[in-house]
Amino acid sequence: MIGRLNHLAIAVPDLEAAAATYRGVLGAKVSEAVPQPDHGVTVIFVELPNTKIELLHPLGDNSPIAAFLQKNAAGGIHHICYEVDDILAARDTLKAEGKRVLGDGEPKIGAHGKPVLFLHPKDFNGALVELEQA
Ligand SMILES: CC[C@H](C(=O)O)C(=O)SCCNC(=O)CCNC(=O)[C@H](O)C(C)(C)COP(=O)(O)OP(=O)(O)OC[C@H]1O[C@@H](n2cnc3c(N)ncnc32)[C@H](O)[C@@H]1OP(=O)(O)O
Ligand SMILES: [Co+2]
Repeated sequence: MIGRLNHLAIAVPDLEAAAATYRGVLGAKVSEAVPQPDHGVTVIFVELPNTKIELLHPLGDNSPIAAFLQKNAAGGIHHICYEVDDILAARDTLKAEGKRVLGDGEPKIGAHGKPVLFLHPKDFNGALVELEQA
């Protein structure tokens, strides 16, 4: 089912400061900040040779990452995103196996313009998992 690692996401208290660190001392190629109101975050992508780092900051009043940042004031690794060939088939298989799909279970369009879903961290060894349609 799961394929490539699409990205690893880090929730950060200061998006531009985090971007400056990756662009500066770490010498990475870093995107501009892109608001994603449907997801309650603003994102910046750090391009790596073999994957991407997604820097996340809350956007709006009901951000799903607000509580995470309250608990982790300096920031922290937030989720891991795997690619799947068929996100609806993956969802149905996971649900049949008793894994919790977050939200209403319908994929939303993510930062790369592809459908994404999230799986409850408690079902995946404490790691919040995002699936993105390859
Ligand atoms: C533009 C889209 C972009 C993309 O890549 O395309 C994105 O990635 S958008 C990313 C932001 N969106 C989401 O994260 C959506 C899915 N997340 C959620 O629905 C929530 O964050 C949720 C339900 C995972 C947690 O929400 P919240 O923290 O408000 O709930 P609780 O405090 O009740 O937490 C429940 C339980 O889970 C633990 N937890 C929370 N977040 C994480 C995490 N990131 N990794 C691991 N564990 C997490 C939390 O500590 C609670 O555990 P407990 O032992 O009960 O304290
Ligand atoms: Co993501």
